[in-house]
Amino acid sequence: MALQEVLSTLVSSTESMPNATFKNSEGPAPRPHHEGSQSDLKSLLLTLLSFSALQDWIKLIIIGGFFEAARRVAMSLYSQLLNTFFITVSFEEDDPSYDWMMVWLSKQKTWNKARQYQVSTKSFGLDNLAIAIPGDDDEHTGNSSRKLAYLPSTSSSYSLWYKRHWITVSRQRTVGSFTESLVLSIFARSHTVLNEILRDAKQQYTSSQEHKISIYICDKSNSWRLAATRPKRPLHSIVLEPGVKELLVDDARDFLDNKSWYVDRGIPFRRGYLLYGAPGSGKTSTIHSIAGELGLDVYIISLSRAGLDDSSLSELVSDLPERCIALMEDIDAAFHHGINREAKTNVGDTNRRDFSSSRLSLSGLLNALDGVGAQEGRILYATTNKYLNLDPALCRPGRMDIHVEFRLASKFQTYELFRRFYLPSGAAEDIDVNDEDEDEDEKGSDGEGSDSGYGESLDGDANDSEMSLLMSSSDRPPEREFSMAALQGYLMGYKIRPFEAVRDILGWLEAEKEKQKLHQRGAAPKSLAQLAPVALDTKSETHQLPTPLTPTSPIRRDHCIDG
Ligand SMILES: Nc1ncnc2c1ncn2[C@@H]1O[C@H](COP(=O)(O)OP(=O)(O)OP(=O)(O)O)[C@@H](O)[C@H]1O
Repeated sequence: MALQEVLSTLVSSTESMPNATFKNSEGPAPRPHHEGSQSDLKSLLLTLLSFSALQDWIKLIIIGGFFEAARRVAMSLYSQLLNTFFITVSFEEDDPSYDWMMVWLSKQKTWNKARQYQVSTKSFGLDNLAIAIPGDDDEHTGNSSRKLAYLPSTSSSYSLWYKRHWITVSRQRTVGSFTESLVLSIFARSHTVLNEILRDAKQQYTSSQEHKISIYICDKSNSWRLAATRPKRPLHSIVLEPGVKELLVDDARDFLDNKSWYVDRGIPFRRGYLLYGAPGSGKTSTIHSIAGELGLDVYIISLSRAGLDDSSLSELVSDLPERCIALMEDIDAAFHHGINREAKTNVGDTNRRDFSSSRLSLSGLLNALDGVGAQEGRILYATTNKYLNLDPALCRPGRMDIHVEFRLASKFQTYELFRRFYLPSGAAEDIDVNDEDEDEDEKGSDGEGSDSGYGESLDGDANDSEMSLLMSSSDRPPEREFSMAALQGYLMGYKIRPFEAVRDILGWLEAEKEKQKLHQRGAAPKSLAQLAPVALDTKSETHQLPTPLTPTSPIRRDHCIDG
């Protein structure tokens, strides 16, 4: 209306304007076009700035301002109202609580009635049975490789009831971000119901995680992301020299239980283990098994990741949770010439190695391990096949407190691997490798009770004593010549044929040695190398390593916990 008034004023004032300027004594003459438009503009401005138009402007501003203020007041009243009666909570996609809530939501009956939802096969870090649509045929059998779940779709908002509280749910994607957040508004005044929901969600999630460990890796934005969950590997399935596993587990457990001891003495509450030695000797498997035993999640720090530099490594390490296992595999791999200050470089900087993809320096790594930003409470495991290439600063106590060498399979390990491979399922876990006498009794009873697995269908009913007899023969693989991984690979071809496995082992040994010779000469044909797992001969490397483990003194302990 006001605008119309202004326009009409404009038109009328233009019409009523004296046109003396354009008249001369000889009567009206045609005005040049540019003169006309100039005067039109001038008159327009005059009209707009005239007192009557100004009044209209003011009216316009006041009315507009009033409506805007009213809108803002209404919005603020609405949000105050929401805040008074609703608790609004959001869960970011990259946070573990988002996974808990998604699993919790997928189990709510509300989704059966929803008219719009998203169907997902994502398991949110759980085993596939953790989320499933009701009536799914494979829900209880576990036959399906993937399960389906109803989840809130991003385009809608939903409402559901939880313990007589009304809840609205929506998934929102932040503009300019790849991640989304889940927003819950709960009609409640106290936080009790929110706490109950969070407890429920976490409990549901962790109970299905009981027999699993979570593996985290870092994503492109340098934050930790759940990559996978794996079933816990029982410690008894790792065959090391007697006492080594137990010492590692006890030391880590002792560390975790004695935070105050460290604090009282001003010692940084961190523990580092360096597992080094032959490839395929069980370093990684041992770490995963210990993580399961201690109930810790594993955070993999890949030092050779493209783009990783000192500051991003330090950021990653400081973002680790307090109780966890940080795993640096092949710690020498980030530096092409090995982590060693003495190694020569072209650029003359002894602290920086050839880093075509990773821009990490040794000092950056050392700072990340025990600098001011380093996380307290974490257990670090580092593995390497090239122990001698490591810089002494990296291996010193405080950074790597315990060093354990993993060697090629000993006779004891070979025997144990064979024995465990062919024992009936379930029997192996009750075996104490240090107590051979007990094994005899346990084997008998457990073997009978076993209801599945290969143990039942062993050819010729191989039992423990028969296996001992077979393995004590001269056919047994020689000491420290083959890795446990190679032996395991061989046995995989004889899953239910222990006698044949023992019978054929001599031939396999010969073939492997032949392959190794070819390999050493650099003439191993590709197809041959791919035929069977190659037993890697690291003799040349291991003979340089420090004194190997013995059953009596398996670990070189540079720092020990007394508390
Ligand atoms: N001591 C062992 N006891 C039982 N299984 C073993 C042992 N060592 C190796 N294995 C088996 O061999 C395979 C490879 O083992 P693993 O990856 O732990 O070796 P690794 O020492 O970490 O090798 P790499 O140095 O090449 O990374 C696994 O499947 C594991 O089950």
